[in-house]
Amino acid sequence: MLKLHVENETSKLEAVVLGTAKSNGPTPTIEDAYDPKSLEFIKAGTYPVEADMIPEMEAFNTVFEKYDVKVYRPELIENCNQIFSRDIAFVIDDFFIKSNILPDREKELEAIQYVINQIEPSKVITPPKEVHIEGGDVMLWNDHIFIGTYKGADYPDLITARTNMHGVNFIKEMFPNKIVKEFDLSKSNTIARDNALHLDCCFQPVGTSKGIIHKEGFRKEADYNYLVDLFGEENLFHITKDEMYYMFSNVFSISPEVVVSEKNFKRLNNWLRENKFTVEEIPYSEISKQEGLLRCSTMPLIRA
Ligand SMILES: NC(=[NH2+])NCCC[C@H](N)C(=O)O
Repeated sequence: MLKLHVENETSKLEAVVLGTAKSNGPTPTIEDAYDPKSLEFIKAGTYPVEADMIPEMEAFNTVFEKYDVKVYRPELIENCNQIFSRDIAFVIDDFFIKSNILPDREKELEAIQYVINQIEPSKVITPPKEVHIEGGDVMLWNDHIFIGTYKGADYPDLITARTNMHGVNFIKEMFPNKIVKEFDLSKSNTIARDNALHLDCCFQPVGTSKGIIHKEGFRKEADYNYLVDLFGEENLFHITKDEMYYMFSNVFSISPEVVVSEKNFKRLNNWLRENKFTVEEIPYSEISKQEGLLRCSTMPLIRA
């Protein structure tokens, strides 16, 4: 039996699902794109290819091996993009909660059924239909659960809005002892620099008290201020629109001291090192063209 345990974003990682770029399928058509950054590269004819993405994910896997993390990979579904494991389900405490994900991505869950089979069945939760929620929007911070959502009336028109208020309320009801705080995120179906696809595209904690944040990713200043008050201005590394686009906030913590980051994120990686973090740099710029990065490619199962 797999005994799940995750209460925050940074405690020592012991077991994780890491996606795969194998048999990731042909370049989607413009109509099939479900985020603006992929759309941009499809239009430009430079959408990333499997042969370039596989080594990036293997570099990530090698870092996990170095730190003795148990890694589960999804079973292969032919011609299916299975890179972003984060979104298909998520762990809160010892519960495994299946996401109600975009219909385009539903079959990705079947590929980790062999992992789900190792979890005590009463701990595996399927939310009701009206709940939309994806793991990229759910972030654990000890007594807090942060959730990215979109509150605009045009929610149904935005394929980039993935978590609704039913999702937020579902988590609130399930975890009455946690402080569940939702954040109304900026969305755009067409302009990647204006789109915070998930909460982890504009914010993520690192270490025990710091965080990376893009102010404009939040539709309401009060939501941004909530995080400034909680973490303290001096503990937040502010990123620009371009840096959000490159996905600076989507690095991944293996422990409170060790962060896996993209090798071109010079300004961020310097800040991390100045703040005494060990930075494990890997190449991930091809995968980033699909509007996801390191956090998105992982689903932590056990953190100490
Ligand atoms: N947690 C994340 N930010 N995941 C990114 C997923 C990217 C993927 N192209 C999608 O639109 O679904």
